[in-house]
Amino acid sequence: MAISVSPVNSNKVFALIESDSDQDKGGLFVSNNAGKTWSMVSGDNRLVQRAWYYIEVFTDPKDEDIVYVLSAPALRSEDGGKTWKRLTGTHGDFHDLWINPDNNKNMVIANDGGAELDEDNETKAIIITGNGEKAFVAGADISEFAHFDVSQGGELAAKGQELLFDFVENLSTPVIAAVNGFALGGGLELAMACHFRVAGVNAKMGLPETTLGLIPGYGSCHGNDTDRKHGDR
Ligand SMILES: C[C@H](O)CC(=O)SCCNC(=O)CCNC(=O)[C@H](O)C(C)(C)COP(=O)(O)OP(=O)(O)OC[C@H]1O[C@@H](n2cnc3c(N)ncnc32)[C@H](O)[C@@H]1OP(=O)(O)O
Repeated sequence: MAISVSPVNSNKVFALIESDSDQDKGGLFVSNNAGKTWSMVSGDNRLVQRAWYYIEVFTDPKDEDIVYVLSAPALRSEDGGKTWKRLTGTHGDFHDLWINPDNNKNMVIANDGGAELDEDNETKAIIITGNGEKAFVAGADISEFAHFDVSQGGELAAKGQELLFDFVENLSTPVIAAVNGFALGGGLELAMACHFRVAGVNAKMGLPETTLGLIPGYGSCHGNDTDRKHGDR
């Protein structure tokens, strides 16, 4: 069983209850009078499908009709538990959820692949493209690091990988690279870090830094590139 009291309306209590699997009477129940009387609001089997392992219910800090259930999938209801949408994520088996009490679009959800931070669950996809028709991204400005020594170069590569490329790759919101022109060096690697790539007819991709004796630094020469081929168009 899992219980959650709405922070918006303390008379509203949700209870997620497993039942004897033969009778299939489990599901989500709600009380609007602080537990005096209860009614079933959903018998959707997804809500209690892994009850033998764990089930969690969370009420939204700003809206008493938004409810989350974690029971292998992560599910979200905006109508008090009547209907449910599945949340996407970097891995299955969602185990815990923290919702920012001051901003219900800011949450951290933990699944078997780790934790991820979603700023806005209204954003369904992110498209990265270049301004104009010449370049998607022409790559790093060599002049910015031509004078770096080995350790500075190594630090730039490590920081850049973490702050941008890993961040994009691990976003649970799908990121689409709309390649409209040159995608060179770090620009091509940014497209590769996205979940999907759509190349325009004028798309030109390459790693020209190799002509400067530079090893491409952001993932094009390492990492599981086969994963990135998924969804190319
Ligand atoms: C970390 C990564 O693994 C490593 C990297 O990303 S290394 C960098 C890889 N990228 C490159 O080598 C691309 C270098 N640029 C080019 O080859 C050519 O500029 C291009 C093919 C993109 C376009 O050529 P072209 O149409 O002739 O325009 P061009 O006059 O060269 O450049 C237009 C403007 O963009 C700028 N620009 C081009 N590429 C740039 C880059 N990578 N960084 C900063 N500015 C760049 C030029 O300096 C020029 O600026 P200006 O108008 O102020 O003079």
